[in-house]
Amino acid sequence: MTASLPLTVNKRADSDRVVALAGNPNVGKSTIFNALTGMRQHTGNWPGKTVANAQGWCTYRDRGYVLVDIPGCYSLFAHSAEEEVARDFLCFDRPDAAVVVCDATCLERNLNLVLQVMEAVPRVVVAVNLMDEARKKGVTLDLPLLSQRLGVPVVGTAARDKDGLDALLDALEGTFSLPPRDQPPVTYPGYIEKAIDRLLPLVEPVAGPVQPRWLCARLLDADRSLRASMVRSLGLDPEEAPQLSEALTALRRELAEAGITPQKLRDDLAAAFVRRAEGLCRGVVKAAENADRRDRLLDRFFTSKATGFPIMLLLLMGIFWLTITGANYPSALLSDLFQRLGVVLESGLWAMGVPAALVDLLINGVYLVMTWVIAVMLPPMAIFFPLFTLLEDFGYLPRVAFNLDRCFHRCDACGKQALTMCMGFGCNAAGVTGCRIIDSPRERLIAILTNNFVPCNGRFPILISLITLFLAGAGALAGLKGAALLAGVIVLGVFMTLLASKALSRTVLKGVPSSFTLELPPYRPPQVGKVIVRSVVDRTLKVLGRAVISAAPAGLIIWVLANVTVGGTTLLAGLIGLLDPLGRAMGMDGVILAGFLLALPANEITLPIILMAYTAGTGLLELEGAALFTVLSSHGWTWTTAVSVVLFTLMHWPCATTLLTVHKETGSLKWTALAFALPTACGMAACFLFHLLTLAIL
Ligand SMILES: Nc1nc2c(ncn2[C@@H]2O[C@H](COP(=O)(O)OP(=O)(O)OP(=O)(O)O)[C@@H](O)[C@H]2O)c(=O)[nH]1
Ligand SMILES: [Mg+2]
Repeated sequence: MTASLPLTVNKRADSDRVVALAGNPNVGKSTIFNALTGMRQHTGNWPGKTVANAQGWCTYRDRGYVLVDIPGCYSLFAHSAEEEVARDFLCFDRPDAAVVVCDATCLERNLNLVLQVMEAVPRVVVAVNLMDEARKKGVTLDLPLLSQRLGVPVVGTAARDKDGLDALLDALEGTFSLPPRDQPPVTYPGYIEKAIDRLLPLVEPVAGPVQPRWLCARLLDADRSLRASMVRSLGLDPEEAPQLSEALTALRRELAEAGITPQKLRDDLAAAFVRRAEGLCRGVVKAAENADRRDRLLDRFFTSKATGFPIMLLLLMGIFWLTITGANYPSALLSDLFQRLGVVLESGLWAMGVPAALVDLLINGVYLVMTWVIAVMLPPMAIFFPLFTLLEDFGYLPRVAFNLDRCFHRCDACGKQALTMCMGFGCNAAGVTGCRIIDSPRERLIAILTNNFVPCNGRFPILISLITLFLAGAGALAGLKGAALLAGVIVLGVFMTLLASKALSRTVLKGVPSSFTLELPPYRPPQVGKVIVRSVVDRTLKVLGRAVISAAPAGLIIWVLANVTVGGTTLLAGLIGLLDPLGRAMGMDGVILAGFLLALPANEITLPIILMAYTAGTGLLELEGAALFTVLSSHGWTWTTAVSVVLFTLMHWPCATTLLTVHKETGSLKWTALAFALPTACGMAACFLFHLLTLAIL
């Protein structure tokens, strides 16, 4: 498993200062980052949203700052890939300063990290964020007292309302006019302090920009990942530097003789921070009693055994119902509009004397497919994404993970997989990257390999179209039936995820599931306006752009395949003929299989390709009204074909982007191949079975 590559910081001017934004997960780092840099890092109400470093720029009082948004972490002792990314950037990549963002509603836990960062970075500013929530919960904080005790500036902020950000920049600027702090933020038990004193003279000459005291303390307990980072940034493996390794060996022997196990050492190192954080908070934090009663009531409703699952299903169906019924009208409107425009365009091209073959290529090969993609995909996405994002912002997704935790655990997988699975609904590539929040390599692999069992937004439009056209029927209840069927498909996807996870942990990825405490973030009223803008701009248009960009060349390829003849048949006909027997055995046909294959670059274009292949040479423009249904049924589609296509859409190989991401995350061709083969095998099996069943019954 590879952590992300070290980030190259791009300064705009030599005098720019590099500032890291550190903090526990879900405290608003990305929100602060976005507000200061004007960028749009994804924020969301769940821990682990950011898994890799991102940088942005801002100017304050004529001074440039490069801000680096690093993944949330609880400590720099680095237990997981994101924590490693965070630690490496803070400790080895020499930022000029760090802003540690804290959650005002649970300051003590956050101070643990503040102290660790203070040990590793010479200039630190503390931003106590979420002050608005603390106020609502009746928590009061004495920030001047905290600042005095810590010896670094402490600023209260409410980043979502852009409150206190100027004061934060002021404080940041201020720290650069003072000499760097040299007082250590914590004192360790005597035996550790003595060991540090002995190591310091050996470490100081080789530490480079790294804080020597921090390095000494970590060396006592260095694991492989830390040593690798030291080799990378300092060119030094402590176990191979002769004097240092001798001193370390001697120290370890002495500690062992004194009965101090590595585990005790580790515990003592960590406990020093916890104790100091406790002391710092005394008198600084005053909490009102019963502050989070509302959240506890909501939690009981959303996560209890009796109501958790039914509510989850109802919400899912509600979202789908709104999406399906809401999208019908604008879809029809758009496709009508595009059709008229196409006629005008085509006659324009004729009038300009463009050759017939080129008109055919432009209109039938490119224009029709692109506008079809837009008309069919835009409306449902413009409804689905904002709704989904609202739930995410409100804090519901972690409750889904909590509900599913037991299911995943029973399959010997990690409960956090429920979260990465939810990310897969947006984009499987993002879901696969998100698996970095899972600490155990075994469980992370399981999550990566099974992520494709939930449909990404590239596949939703196909599912929605086919269910509406072939399976939901007409009439008043069609919308409801469609929503129920779609929810059923999703449930099947989740079920297959669980089944595949179980199969993997019984075979190639054996092991015991690790336990973890899933953090439930507070419920937050979603910011409706921003959610809509974000989900329309970031998600809808991005997906649509990808679809259009990959559909255009696909249209060209299809057109060429359909028009180049070798030995009497077109290339397209040849390919389709080759795939036809397999396609038919799976309840589909050669064209459909060819569509799935050619859509490897982006799932969005499967159905457009199928349409193009069916209509190659005829042109869609002559068709009326429900063109899609007419084309498909005139090529022999019935409801059973639709079911097979739905099954195979849910379960087949991941798109090229996702496969590349799997390869990047696992660094292994073997696992990438399995990520390809696993869903494909399941999909083929499901299609064969369904086809046999229909043969036997119908
Ligand atoms: N009420 C309130 N909400 C905030 C504030 N700052 C951030 N949020 C919300 O808190 C949630 C988490 O914010 P992010 O910026 O994604 O947090 P993060 O620290 O980057 O999280 P990770 O990347 O997961 O570590 C989002 O829903 C934000 O809108 C604030 O000052 N007040
Ligand atoms: Mg973030």
